[in-house]
Amino acid sequence: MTTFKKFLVEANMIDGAWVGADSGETIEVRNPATDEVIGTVPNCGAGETGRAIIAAKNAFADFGQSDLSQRVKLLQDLHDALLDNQEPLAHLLTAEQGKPLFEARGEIAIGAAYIRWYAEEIRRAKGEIVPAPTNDRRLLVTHHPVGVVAAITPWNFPSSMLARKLGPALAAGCTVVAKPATLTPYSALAWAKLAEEVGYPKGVVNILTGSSREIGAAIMQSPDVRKVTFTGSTEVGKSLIRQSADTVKKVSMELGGNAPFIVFDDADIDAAIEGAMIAKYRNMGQTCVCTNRFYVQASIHDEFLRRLQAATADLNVGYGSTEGVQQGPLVNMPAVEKVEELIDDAVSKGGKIEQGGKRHPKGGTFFEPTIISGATSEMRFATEEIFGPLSAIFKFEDEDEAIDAANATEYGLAAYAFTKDMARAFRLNTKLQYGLIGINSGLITTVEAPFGGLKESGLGKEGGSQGLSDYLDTKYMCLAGL
Ligand SMILES: NC(=O)C1=CN([C@@H]2O[C@H](COP(=O)(O)OP(=O)(O)OC[C@H]3O[C@@H](n4cnc5c(N)ncnc54)[C@H](OP(=O)(O)O)[C@@H]3O)[C@@H](O)[C@H]2O)C=CC1
Ligand SMILES: O=C(O)CCCC(=O)O
Repeated sequence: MTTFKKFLVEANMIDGAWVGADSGETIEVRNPATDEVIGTVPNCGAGETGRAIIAAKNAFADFGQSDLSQRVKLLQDLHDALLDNQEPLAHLLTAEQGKPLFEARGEIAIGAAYIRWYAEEIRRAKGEIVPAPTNDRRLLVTHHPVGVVAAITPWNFPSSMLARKLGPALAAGCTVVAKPATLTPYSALAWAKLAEEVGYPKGVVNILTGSSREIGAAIMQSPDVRKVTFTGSTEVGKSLIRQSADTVKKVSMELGGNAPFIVFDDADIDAAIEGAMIAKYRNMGQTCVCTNRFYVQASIHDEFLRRLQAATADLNVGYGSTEGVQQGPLVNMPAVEKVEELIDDAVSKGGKIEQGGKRHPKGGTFFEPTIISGATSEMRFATEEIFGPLSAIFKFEDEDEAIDAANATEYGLAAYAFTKDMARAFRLNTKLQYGLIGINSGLITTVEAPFGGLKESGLGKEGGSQGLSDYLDTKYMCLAGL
């Protein structure tokens, strides 16, 4: 059995030192599958956050000016260290978050891939020499690290969401103060340990656990923090955007979603079912790009429903740490209660439970993968993010109706469609108001592409070349008198 003991770090990293909270207070971290206490982490607040910000500011004086080759080498070493420790890191992730091991391994691998991507991409972060209006001058456009970056990350991808923020920040020469979700702090603290091992200078990577209100407020009030990058709920994201105004920080916001998954009658149904299972049930439905609403064209509705029901019934629910398990527990009891509320609401409005529908016999926060047919726009999940293993099936007649229904939400993160008609695919690209569009695929996240939402799903991109630009300030210099 793989042990993750080496990475179970019960202290915070501030200015190159492993420390506890000033108050000595700690917070228990529990395994959502068993409710057992895995360990504790410091309950830090404003004071420790202020010191972390000063450490990051001081470290930026050198790191922000460091050689590109040094930053690339550190990132390459960090990438290698992640992959060398993929097994213990994956087991740690499953223990604190609950997801099946195969998904946890994938998350460590994609986290490492983001680090490698930015080690490559920073070498191409070119400036410009712009044609000047007169011959006596030259106009230069150059890029520079923004400075101290604060990263606030969620519990659903405790490792890869940090990777998407640390990678471009460290590549650019920024220094970081990170605050992981209280439910899943250990994967982030493991990143601090790896950063220390590969030789990041003190103060470059600081990671704090504790009160989100206190840490969040200290970050947002500090004029020294020049950028905040956040992944989490739309509600908290909006509050951070408001708070950022006082010191005019750059913000990147990766917020909630309400993904439509449209199956047209010309679709390859095998591919649509495979895509549906990934897009709906990955991480037990707890990703911001998970399908919230299935729209199925009337003529294939019954066949799609029958096959989705069979595939859903086959899912292996159990402890994520057991090989072969496909669905772990939900992250906590409020998540279970939310799914129950949405099911009750749908049933009270005429929805039919086709599969599952209740807590799983395993107990705790395990929930049966569920399907509800006869979904309508009056049901809460038409407009609310489910964040759980519940498939809501709507029926539609034609393309325009499907597109209008898909866009009828304030969210705009991911949308999926299955069709063999490539002209339709281009129409969907134009008309769907979403930042990420998967045609004939239920899994589209990749380091090479810009991930991010439209409308109230967020601001900025993570991944792709666009994911680096948010960490760079652009300066223009006019050299005159030539
Ligand atoms: N886009 C996505 O991927 C995610 C979406 N969600 C959505 O949000 C719902 C609620 O999940 P939840 O975990 O409560 O999400 P939150 O938005 O509350 O948490 C995300 C991160 O923000 C931190 N945070 C919370 N409040 C503040 C604050 N006032 N200032 C600064 N940081 C703060 C949290 O810290 P702490 O853990 O200490 O509270 C955590 O690190 C989910 O059911 C889902 O719908 C949730 C997670 C990810
Ligand atoms: O849920 C999120 O916030 C990110 C999803 C990343 C992925 O698709 O792997």
